[in-house]
Amino acid sequence: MSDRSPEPTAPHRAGFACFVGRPNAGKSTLTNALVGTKVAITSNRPQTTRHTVRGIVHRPDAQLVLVDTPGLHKPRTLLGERLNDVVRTTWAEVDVIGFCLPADQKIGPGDKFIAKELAGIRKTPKIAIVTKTDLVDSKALAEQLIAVQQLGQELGIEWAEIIPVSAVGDQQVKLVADLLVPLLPESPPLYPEGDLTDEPEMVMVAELIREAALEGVRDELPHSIAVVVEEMIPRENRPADKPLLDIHANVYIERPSQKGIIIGPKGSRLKEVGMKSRKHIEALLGTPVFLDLHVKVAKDWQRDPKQLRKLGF
Ligand SMILES: Nc1nc2c(ncn2[C@@H]2O[C@H](COP(=O)(O)OP(=O)(O)OP(=O)(O)O)[C@@H](O)[C@H]2O)c(=O)[nH]1
Repeated sequence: MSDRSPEPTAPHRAGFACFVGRPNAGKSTLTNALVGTKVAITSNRPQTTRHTVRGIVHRPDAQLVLVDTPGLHKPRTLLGERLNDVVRTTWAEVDVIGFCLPADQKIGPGDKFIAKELAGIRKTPKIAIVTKTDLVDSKALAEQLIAVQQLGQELGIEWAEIIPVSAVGDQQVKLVADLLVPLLPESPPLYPEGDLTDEPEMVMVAELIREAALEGVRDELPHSIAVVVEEMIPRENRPADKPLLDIHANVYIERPSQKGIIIGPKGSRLKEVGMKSRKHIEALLGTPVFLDLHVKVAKDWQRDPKQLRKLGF
């Protein structure tokens, strides 16, 4: 009897993972590499990820839902405090945490600040991910792996795994998923196959516009831009094979003096922002888009609870 029974197949697993780490550690890039499409917003400037964007990795044996949180940091504004709350709540809810540490930078106070918080979250398994390995040689990488191990020992964190990865160089990306999956609970899929993210489309569209609006003016306006999509409506009376989606969005800045920077001489910059983000939005939604952008001043929005709520924080 027993030798004829079918091979026991591994149970299907599904659950949530989030990547944490200091700003610029490579969390969004790794999320994108795992999911295989652009869902999280990356930039070479810290703190661009404001919304919790989920990417979903579908595999025959598992479904891995990635929650991409903003970086935890010392709060200086109300926005900073809200972001930290979002991060902590997320950590307590997920099935596994991936702590990202860039290979090319020494472990610093920013990493330790996060690691200490992580040590306080006992139940959730944690894997340490050493990112951007393409930027260092093997000796430096080995030293970093040892440093990460020691950091865990110092703080009493038991890493379920320590794994080096390069999301840009496509090194070991699949292995990250392979190591996360066994830490997920047995469960049927949580999302329909094909879903890449459950973030409302409007929020993703707003993020794409904000990314384009930040391009080239990060030095002048590092964290002063917020974007709200007011509406997305299919244009009426279009032939079925030529649909057009009207998108109206507001780009908020903090002070009237910033208006000129965003709009540019004779509106040239805003036009470019519109053109660039429209291309990304069309790729995301798979439909031609008419994008209508307006620049508005929301005075000191980062410090004002009412404005923050309006802007979706
Ligand atoms: N060379 C190299 N660069 C990388 C890699 N992963 C990320 N980067 C770069 O590092 C920068 C930051 O990456 P992000 O993925 O935006 O970092 P993040 O941790 O999500 O940043 P925040 O949203 O600020 O928290 C970007 O310029 C990326 O292109 C990698 O594997 N190799």
